[in-house]
Order: sequence, then C-alpha cells, then structure tokens
Amino acid sequence: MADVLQAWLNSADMKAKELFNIMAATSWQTWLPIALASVMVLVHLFRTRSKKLNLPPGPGAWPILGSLPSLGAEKTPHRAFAALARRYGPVMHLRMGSVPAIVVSNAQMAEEILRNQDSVFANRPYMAAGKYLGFNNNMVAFASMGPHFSKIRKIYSLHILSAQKVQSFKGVREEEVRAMVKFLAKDSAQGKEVNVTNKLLIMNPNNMTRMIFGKRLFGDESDSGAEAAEFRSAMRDTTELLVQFNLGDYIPALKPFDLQGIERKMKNLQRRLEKIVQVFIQEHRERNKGVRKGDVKEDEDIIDVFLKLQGEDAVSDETIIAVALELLVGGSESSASAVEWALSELLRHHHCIVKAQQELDTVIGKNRLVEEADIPKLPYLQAILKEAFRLHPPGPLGLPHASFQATKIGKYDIPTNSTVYLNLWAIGRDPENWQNPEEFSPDRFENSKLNLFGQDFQLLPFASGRRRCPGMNLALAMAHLALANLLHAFEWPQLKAEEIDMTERFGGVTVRAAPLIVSLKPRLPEFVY
Ligand code: HEM
Repeated sequence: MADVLQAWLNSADMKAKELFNIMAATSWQTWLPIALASVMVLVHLFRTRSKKLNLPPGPGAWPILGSLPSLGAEKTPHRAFAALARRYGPVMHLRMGSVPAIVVSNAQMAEEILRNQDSVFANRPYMAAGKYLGFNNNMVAFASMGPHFSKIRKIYSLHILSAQKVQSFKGVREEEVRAMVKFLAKDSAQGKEVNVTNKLLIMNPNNMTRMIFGKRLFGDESDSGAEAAEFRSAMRDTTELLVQFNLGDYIPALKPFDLQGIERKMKNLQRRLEKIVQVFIQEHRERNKGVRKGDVKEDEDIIDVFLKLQGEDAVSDETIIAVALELLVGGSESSASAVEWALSELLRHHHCIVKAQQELDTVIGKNRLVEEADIPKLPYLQAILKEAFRLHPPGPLGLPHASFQATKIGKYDIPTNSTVYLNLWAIGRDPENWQNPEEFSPDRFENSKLNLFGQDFQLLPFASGRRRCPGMNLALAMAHLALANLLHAFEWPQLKAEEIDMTERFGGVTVRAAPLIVSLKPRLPEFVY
C-alpha cells in the first residue's frame, strides 16, 4: 500500500510528497483516525457543495490532498497554476488540502477581484504564520479587514510610506547604493568575479534597517556586532519558516497535532524576535527622552514615528514590533530581486545595456553617479524595470486573498472563505494582452502609458485595490536607483542567453536559484567611485 501511494506521489507536487513523508514518520495510530475523519468530512463537503454550487472549472480534488497532486511536475506554483489555467481557463477552482481555492490568471478576472469586488475579496486566509510570526495578525499582510487593518494602512499611507516620508530617506538610499557600487568597483578592479546578488542583499536590507531602526544590521559594515548577528540569524529563520508548507493551514483537521512541529518553531521564533526588537524600541525611548511633542528630528526613523503615534493612536509595542518586521521582510528581498531579474535579462540582451548606457551618458555624463532626481529623465531605464516586473514579478502569486462572503464571478459561484490566488506571473505573460509575451523587450513600453500602479490590470507586480502593496513608492525608488547606478558604473559582459541560468527559486519572494556572479569593469573615472 505504501509503495503504491509513494509511486503515485512521485508524479505529484512536492507538498503532497511532503505530506506523505510526514505521515510515514508519524505512527499510524495517530494519523489514520485523523485521515479517516478528514476523508469523511471532505467527501461530505465535496458532495453537498458541488451539488448546489456552480463552481469554476478545475482539476477536481482527492480526499485530504485536494488538488495538490494535479499541480504536476512544474517546479513552481505559479507555473503549475498557469499550466492548469491553459486547460481550465482564467478562473479555476481547486482544493488546497481541504481549503477551497480560486486561481485567477488573466487581467479581466483580476479586475473583477481587485476592482469590481475589491471589498468582497479583501480578507486574508487564516495562517499559523500570521498568528505567530505576524504577532497575532498585527502585521497588515496577515490581517483581515477591520479596525486594526484600517488603522495601520492609514498610518502607512500618511506617516510611513507616503511619498514625502519616502523622499525623506533619499539620502540613506543614495549612500547605500554608493557603498555597494564602491565595493563592487574595488573587487572588480582586482579582476575578481563579483557576486551581485550578495551585494544587493546587503544594500537593500541595510536601506530598510536604517529607515526602520536607524542602523545598519547587514554585511561587514553593520553597526553592531553580536546584536546584528543575532538579528540576521532570526531574520533568516523567519524567512525560512514563513514559506514552509504548514499542513494545519491546508487541512484544518490536522492543525491541533502540529505534525511538522512548525507552529512550535514559530512560537519560539516569535519570542526571539520580540526580545530583539524590544531592545531597539527601548533604545529609541531612551534617546527620545528630551524630545518634546512637535519637535522635528532630522534623522527621524520609523520606530520614532510609531513611538510618537503611540500616545495619540493607541499603538501597542506588539504592533510596533510586528510592523517593523513586516516592513523589513516586505521591503528587503523584493526590490533586490527586481534588480537581480532585470540584470539577468539584460545580460541575455546586451543591446539593451548599450541603449541604457547611452541614455545614462547623455543625461548624467560620466563624472558622477546617478541620483534619485535623475530617474524621471531616464525613460528607457524605467522601461527596463517595467519589463522585468512583467516577466518576473517578485511575488508571482501576490499574497492570498480570501472571500469575505459568498459571491459570483461571471456565472460561477465562489463560496465564502475561499482562498484566492492571483497569478500575477501568468497575467504578465498572457498572449491576449502581450505581443511575444515571453520575449524581454523594454521597447514595448516606449510609447505606452502602461504603469505599475495597479491601474492597468495586465501589469500587476504590486497588485491593485485596497490590498495593493503599500511599499510601492519606496520599492520603485530603491530599484530604479540601484539598477541605474549598476548600469552606469560598470561595463557588463556580453554573454549568450544560454550562459545565464534563469532558474527560479519560489519563496516569499521568487529569486534566481543561483546567485548572479559576473565579471564587471568600472566604466567611470576613478574619482567617481
Ligand atoms: C519590488 C518590490 C515589491 C513588490 C513587487 C511588492 C509586491 C507586493 C504584492 C504583490 C503584495 C500583495 C498585494 C495583495 O495582497 O493583493 C504586497 C503586499 C505588501 N507589501 Fe509589497 N512589494 C514590494 C515591496 C514592498 C516594500 C518596499 C514594502 C514596505 C517597506 C512592502 C510592504 C508590503 C506590505 C505591508 C504588504 C501587505 C499589504 C496588505 O496586506 O494590505 N512591499 N506587496
């Protein structure tokens, strides 16, 4: 029996295999009764619901595993969903374990979810990660609609991620990008190959920690040794745990058993994170003791802003810890990955590098690095990033939405509490909306009004509607500045397309599986670096 099941799972998705392994490692006395109970509940649910409802088409569902085995051999969920959508259409119904899920794969359906029925689909599904790593869903990304969500989104848009506040950190971004360029120039002048990914993953998180906590915590130049090391280690564990497939989220009957021990690990990590960030908050309280209400601090960081609001707006320390970590996780790898994918595509299309450098030489000249004020004068650079976002949205499935009530999409019924995935990756490659969709061609944006702000539903790297990414302005500022300077400061090698491995690693952010390691040559006079 086990052999047959294993053979069947060999052709199925990793998560289904993982489930089998967990069950194999757990004594049968534990999982058999659970499994039988789940089968009975599921069969009952499936029969009664599918009789009454006109659900969207989809691959059908197995007991317990749901549609997971139908995800097939594709290596990443967005590709697996896209392959299924070619068979079942732009709105599909699946079961992720026992949770009903809707997958939307074209611009028209995305508009239905994110604009026409935005309020119906603006909840988030329950996830253990939200409870523990999201500090009781205090992180906005895990919070469903309600007073907490509205309060923090308002604080984000007015005080933390507003255009004005983002602009106030311009100097930090320019310093961090300059430091990255300097490092790369030093290493490349010695003829070494350089790990560009690694440098982006130091520069971007430092940008974020300087804005949030007022200090660098990544790389050799981090401000404080042991404290920074513990912080980095906890953040690594957070990123790993956030993307683990937690059975209890998909098969609620298994939740109380925590078969993989993930919830236990999350609880421990939550305590660790709380301890570290609480120290940072306390440091700010000490520093701000003499500051009076209304005083303007030159180097005011995000913790300072929250502490100021704490009195007026009843923001708890738990919320401050949660949002500080959310901004760091949300803002670090995502923008780095956008730049990394843009560079990977450019290396396969050298003529685009030449064109971008011509633009940079004309607008900036060769005697200085690029500053943020220059970006609006660089339309081809902007087109490169749009094209990279179209082909490689850093969050290819966005974050899952959940339906707050039963509704309809076209003729199909959507049950309450369905989890909704928006396949942003498939939408960016839809041949109905894009000519030669698989081709990297920034020129397609040259005389186009399409933007990244969520108004054009065929291009949605930041999604749209009330859940649209609140960090978009900041992300775009960081990504444009970093890409512009990397292209301006260095000669990039001319490589063949097949020499650049474009394999993806799916996670909270989908990054290159292998780091981008290349030989660079400084192209500006030495004094510029
Ligand atoms: C290139 C960089 C980035 C991309 C592509 C990106 C993309 C996204 C996407 C697709 C979502 C989900 C929207 C939805 O649920 O429909 C999201 C949510 C979110 N992003 Fe970003 N993001 C980026 C950078 C940032 C930055 C810099 C921050 C903050 C510093 C940030 C903070 C957030 C937060 C807090 C949410 C949750 C919003 C909510 O649930 O209401 N992101 N982002």
